[in-house]
Amino acid sequence: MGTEVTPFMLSVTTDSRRIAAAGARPDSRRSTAYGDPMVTPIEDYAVLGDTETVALVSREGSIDWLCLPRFDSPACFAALLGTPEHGRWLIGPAEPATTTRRYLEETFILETVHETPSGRVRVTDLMPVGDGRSDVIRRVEGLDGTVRMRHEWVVRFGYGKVRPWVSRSPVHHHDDDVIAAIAGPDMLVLRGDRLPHGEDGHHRDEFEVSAGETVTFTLTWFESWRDIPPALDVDEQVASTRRRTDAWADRCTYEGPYRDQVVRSLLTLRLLTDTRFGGIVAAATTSLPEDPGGQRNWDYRYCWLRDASLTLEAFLACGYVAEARVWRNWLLRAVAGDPQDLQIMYRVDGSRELPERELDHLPGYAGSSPVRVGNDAVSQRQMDVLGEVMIALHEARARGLETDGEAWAMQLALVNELADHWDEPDNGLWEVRGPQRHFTHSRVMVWAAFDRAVRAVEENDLDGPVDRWRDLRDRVKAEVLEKGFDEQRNTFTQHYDTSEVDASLLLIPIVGFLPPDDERVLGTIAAVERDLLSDGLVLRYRTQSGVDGLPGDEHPFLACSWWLVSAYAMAGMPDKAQALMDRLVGLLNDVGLVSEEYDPQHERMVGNFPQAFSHLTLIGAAHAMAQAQRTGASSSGQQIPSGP
Ligand SMILES: OC[C@H]1O[C@H](O[C@H]2O[C@H](CO)[C@@H](O)[C@H](O)[C@H]2O)[C@H](O)[C@@H](O)[C@@H]1O
Repeated sequence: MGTEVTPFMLSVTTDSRRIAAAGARPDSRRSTAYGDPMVTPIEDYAVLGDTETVALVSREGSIDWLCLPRFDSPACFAALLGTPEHGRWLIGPAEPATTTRRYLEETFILETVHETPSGRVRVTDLMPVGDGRSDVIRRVEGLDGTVRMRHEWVVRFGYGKVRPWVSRSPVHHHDDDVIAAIAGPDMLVLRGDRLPHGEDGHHRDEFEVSAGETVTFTLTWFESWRDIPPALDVDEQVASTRRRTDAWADRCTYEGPYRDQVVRSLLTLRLLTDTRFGGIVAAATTSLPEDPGGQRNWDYRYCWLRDASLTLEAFLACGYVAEARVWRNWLLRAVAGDPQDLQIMYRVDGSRELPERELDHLPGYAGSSPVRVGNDAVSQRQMDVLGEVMIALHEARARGLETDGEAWAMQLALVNELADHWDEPDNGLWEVRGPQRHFTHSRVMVWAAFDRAVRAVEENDLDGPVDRWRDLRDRVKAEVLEKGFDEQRNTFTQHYDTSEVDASLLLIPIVGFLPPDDERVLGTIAAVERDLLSDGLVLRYRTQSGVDGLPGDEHPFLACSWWLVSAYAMAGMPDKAQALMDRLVGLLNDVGLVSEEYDPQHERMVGNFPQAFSHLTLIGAAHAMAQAQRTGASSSGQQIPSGP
């Protein structure tokens, strides 16, 4: 199937009408090129990765996003957030083609087949695991007839800003013919059977590939003060990359519905995990807009304790226990120090500084500025975070991860710190930039932190002030039931001073705060259906209430829709669970990937991509459905073990 895009433009008029209809404050969105056929839709991207960074490659064959050497390094290809002038690497057909693609079995080796009137070629793209270097391999094979290919290599370091010094086979390198691009600490070397020609900061070429012919290119990043690394043995790298990822996927113990989507989601979470450090990033990109033309463009290339803990739960639920050990060690290093200094997120190596700034030289995806790097949410208070960490570590112990003195000492210190501040307001899991509140979800997760701490002592014979923790657990639960529940509307509320509902309340049965068939849980599901559904998908909350302190609107947040699937399955509503799950897996792109949000009106993915939160909640929803099928719907009132 070829790429087809329906042109449309988002404009202030359209959105004002929509918001006005919802009785909301005026919108501040600007017109963008969101629907311009020249703009690659987010769902047209596939990813390559070496578990230290990720590249986004479009259907037409353009690598439009690549940060080297790490997820949070400046991009050398940033066309995703600008134009081809901000750097990209295109290898695609020079004439109109019909394109299909897939990952080779359970790997991130991407095979793209372009068919033109004159022939068919296959492009194989991958990033093998490096060792002090990062590589991209691109191999073009002729399948039928002859296809004319277009090659364009434009390197711009510093997120599209820095033109490198480019030389052909630098003097100190005699081994083979290469093009080298250098700027400060970074150097890129392009090797290939047929290197493109340089002109005015661009390298371009056209070449023909006939059936049976192969043309291979490799790109290598390394620290510019080192010698140029040797060329790769491409066949060996393809084979070892394939062996490695297939072997990892083979460890998956999940048996149940939607297995293919679960495995691809696990692989995606694995790709977002830095295997050297153990940190897990929330997504591979920055500033893909939640609200094209609005303000909601954020940098997700960092390790949130919340998103990482939930990722870990997804791994554990599918049998990946060793990953929990690696992440626990990362956590120990990241939070080392005074428990008061706990942050809600860190860099992938565990360092703490990630100041937010705007990159004025980049126009943004589809012209949707600002482009931000760094994330000011780092300094927020989010009271849910320790609850998520404690649940993940509890699950890890339950699934066989040995207890470790250092790790328990760290948990003890953090829970004791929480015990001194447990009743403070916060910014909530949605990281609102409006006033701090007593968010009901945060309070539930404070309960979860004390609950798992108590259970660690009771079930694992660990030491701790368990009477104090029990007392606080009971107090916060009583408080939530009194102040976080609206008797009249029969629903839990977003925070203690509102009657608004929030999708995070769907987690109440998932974390075991109340049984899934409790009347108050069922009432909350009904309120979410009433107030938060947008074309059948779930919004985080009604932005019109102004709670988040941000202008503009947003689209359904896919994780919330997957939470609703879990809530349906656990509460004994299998038909609703199935219908929503089918709709949601239908939103995955052709290679099984998904972003943070979905715009139902324009049928487009929005927000950062691929997004861990979306993939991990897909896994949780499939598990909830599988468990409901195995045990029959939960009408016994028993607590279902927490899951992602
Ligand atoms: O909506 C405002 C906030 O949006 C981002 O946060 C969201 O993404 C995080 C990473 O996946 C997730 O942990 C959080 O729950 C989401 O709300 C952004 O990172 C924030 O800076 C922003 O305030």
